[in-house]
Amino acid sequence: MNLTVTDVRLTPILVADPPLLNTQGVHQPYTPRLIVEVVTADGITGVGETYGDTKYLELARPIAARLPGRPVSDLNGLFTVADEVAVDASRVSGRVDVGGLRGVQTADKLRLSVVSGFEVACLDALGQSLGLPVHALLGGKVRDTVEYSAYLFYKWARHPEGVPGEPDDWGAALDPAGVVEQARRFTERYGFTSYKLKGGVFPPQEEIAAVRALAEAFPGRPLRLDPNGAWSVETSLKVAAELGDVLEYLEDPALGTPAMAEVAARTGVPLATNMCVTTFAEIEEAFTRGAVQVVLSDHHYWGGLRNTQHLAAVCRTFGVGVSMHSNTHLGISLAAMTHVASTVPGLHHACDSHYPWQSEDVLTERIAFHGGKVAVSDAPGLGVRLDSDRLAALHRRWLEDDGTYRDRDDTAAMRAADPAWTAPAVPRW
Ligand SMILES: O=C([O-])C(=O)C[C@H](O)[C@@H](O)C(=O)[O-]
Ligand SMILES: [Mg+2]
Repeated sequence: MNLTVTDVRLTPILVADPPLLNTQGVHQPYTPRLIVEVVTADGITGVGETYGDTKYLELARPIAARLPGRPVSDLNGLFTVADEVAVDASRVSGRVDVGGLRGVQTADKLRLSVVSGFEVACLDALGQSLGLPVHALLGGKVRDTVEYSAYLFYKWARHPEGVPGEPDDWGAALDPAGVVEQARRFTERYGFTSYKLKGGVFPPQEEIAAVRALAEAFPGRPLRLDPNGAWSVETSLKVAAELGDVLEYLEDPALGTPAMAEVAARTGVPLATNMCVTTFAEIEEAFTRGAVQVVLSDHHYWGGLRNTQHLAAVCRTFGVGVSMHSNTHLGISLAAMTHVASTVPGLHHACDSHYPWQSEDVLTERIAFHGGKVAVSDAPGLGVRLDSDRLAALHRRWLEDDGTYRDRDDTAAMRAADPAWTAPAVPRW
């Protein structure tokens, strides 16, 4: 067996995305992703997926160029390689990163996000070479299925007038009845039994009403509300008081560890985050201040599947829960999330996934949810197969784009409907 990397292919693509609303604006009709293929001397190809915006591509290319000649098993070496590549300072804005709403963008976070795509591809190739599933390379699964939650969004029926995009059959959801209808469809189509509503879009009273309507429609089911830090501490506390009896947790009600710590100190409702604990350096302050009770990991920005396991171990040590955050992603990432989630003991909350919103994929077969769960594959590697025609078609869309969609910008997308729109100041309410 020869595990030496002989070739690395990077394919940026644009995938259709419905008009999902968040506090920054609305999703663009197409969103960039990067598909990574790592080929070994034996002709085995491993696949990975990560963010595809220009700043990630700029880093991925020099890292890819350094991989031929190295063994796919050298996962630790990926971090060393990434550290050798300089990050263009102009790419690190010091502002909240809109492609994931995950706190302030730093050079390290950029590097880790790129490494994650290579790490998953290397694990896939290694697993295929050894005849072992990725979960076995991570120490073995402790469950056979991984539960996901329905990720509900306020949503327009279609993208704004004059903006080309792919139609979807979800319809609009702009009030409590629309949100409940969307949740029903999620349940019918995928069997989800827990629900997360992306908030920070409408004044809190309207979002409280939507969560109340969900609680009435789905009594006893776990519910979450995530305004991505759009509320003040006082507003967060008011929402917590009004919804405390039905919420599994409140996700990033206020922005940043100090504000989250203040909210946490004054409510019994657990707080979750994918914004104030987004990298190892942010753990100490947040945990010692009791700012969060659940960390939503995202293997893309934590630097891969093994770093996700490390994060889970730290959370366990501090008695903090762990689950998973999601951004627009395709089946490769869902497979990767499922493998790592299957290895994490004490995963007590259903993971987030945008996958049901993605009508397009690069796999020969879509990954299925049954009863809100994805079965953990025992096939070698990730257990997925790339559809090269689909990949080529989505890459062609990227090549033909004039640059409008190569970098995710929800605020710019909102301006197509409201020319005066700017990213709202925080706290918004
Ligand atoms: O849980 C979260 O904060 C997210 O999923 C962030 C995402 O960017 C989501 O808000 C989105 O895609 O609009
Ligand atoms: Mg969140």
